Amino acid sequence: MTALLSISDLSVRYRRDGVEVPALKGISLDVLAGERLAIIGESGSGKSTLALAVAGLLARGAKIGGRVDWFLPASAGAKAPLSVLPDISPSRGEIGSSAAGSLLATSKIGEGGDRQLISPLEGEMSGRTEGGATERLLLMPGGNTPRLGGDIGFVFQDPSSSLDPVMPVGKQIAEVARTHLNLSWPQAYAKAATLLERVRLPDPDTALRAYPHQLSGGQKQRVAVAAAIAAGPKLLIADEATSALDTIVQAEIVSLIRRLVSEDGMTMLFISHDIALAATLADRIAVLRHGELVEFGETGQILNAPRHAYTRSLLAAHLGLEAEPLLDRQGASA
Ligand SMILES: Nc1ncnc2c1ncn2[C@@H]1O[C@H](COP(=O)(O)OP(=O)(O)OP(=O)(O)O)[C@@H](O)[C@H]1O
Ligand code: NI
Repeated sequence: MTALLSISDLSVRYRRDGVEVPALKGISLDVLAGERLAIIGESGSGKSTLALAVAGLLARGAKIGGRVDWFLPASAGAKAPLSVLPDISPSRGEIGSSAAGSLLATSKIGEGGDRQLISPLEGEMSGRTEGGATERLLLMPGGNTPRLGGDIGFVFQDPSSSLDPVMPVGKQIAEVARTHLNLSWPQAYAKAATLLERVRLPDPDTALRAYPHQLSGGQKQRVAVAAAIAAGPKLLIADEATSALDTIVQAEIVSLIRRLVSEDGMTMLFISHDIALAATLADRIAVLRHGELVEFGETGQILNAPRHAYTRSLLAAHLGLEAEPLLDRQGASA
């Protein structure tokens, strides 16, 4: 498999109370086109920082070193200089909804003529508020650099914070399709209805007109997934997308994501603190600890022959809780 994106020596430091906090330290890894890659590690290990860096959503003020190179086909990428993403703010205040990000987006034609370089060192992102919803604007200098919402779909932990409470969910999904696929409103609504069917919402036609508060947590997360994939992204990033849900709903959403990723041939970045859950979905697992990549390998190798003591301790902690063999947990049907 070829790489969809390549992360080289990526370092991120946040500034807090005048002190710099290192969140990622020299991470290098390739994300292969079509693979499902899990990023795991305990709270504070830098998982979300890695996901946000890939998506160009890091908080303004974060100091970034290294680079992220994308290898998008020439037909993909931004046609317009701005890409608009409906509010999908992280849920725990890591980046406030009005916070702007800082991202470097430069575009460079490489050897193959289709190499895209996104170097996270300059560039600009801004947020704006409209009727309670925040939109993130990702400024791209042109060329076929990845577009958040278009080339990258992002699902956060808390669906309530990612959906606009005062807009029917059908409109929120349609908006993504309209913006990124240049559809008319009727076409975009038709697409939204199809997506609500694909994420198995009961009675999709009624659900189109529903407001988020009329849906359960699991149903809201299905809507958030529908919005994330509405423009047919190459990469779907799910950052603890099932952590706020109870175990049964969690298994259903994991199965849903697995099915959609496979049906649409998407590449997946699955962020989780739960190695067992990650193992049910991932082809490969990257283990982060204190901002460092301590282990990276095929899921089978990580589970059966972990090389790093920290990975072994994560597995032991899981096995201490439940005696089920990890690889048998393939989850409920979606
Ligand atoms: N916006 C921010 N400003 C300052 N420090 C931050 C910010 N976001 C994250 N950090 C710090 O960076 C480190 C990595 O955080 P990050 O959110 O990436 O970890 P995580 O692995 O996603 O954790 P969790 O499992 O709790 O979501 C932590 O020390 C965290 O406190
Ligand atoms: Ni996180």
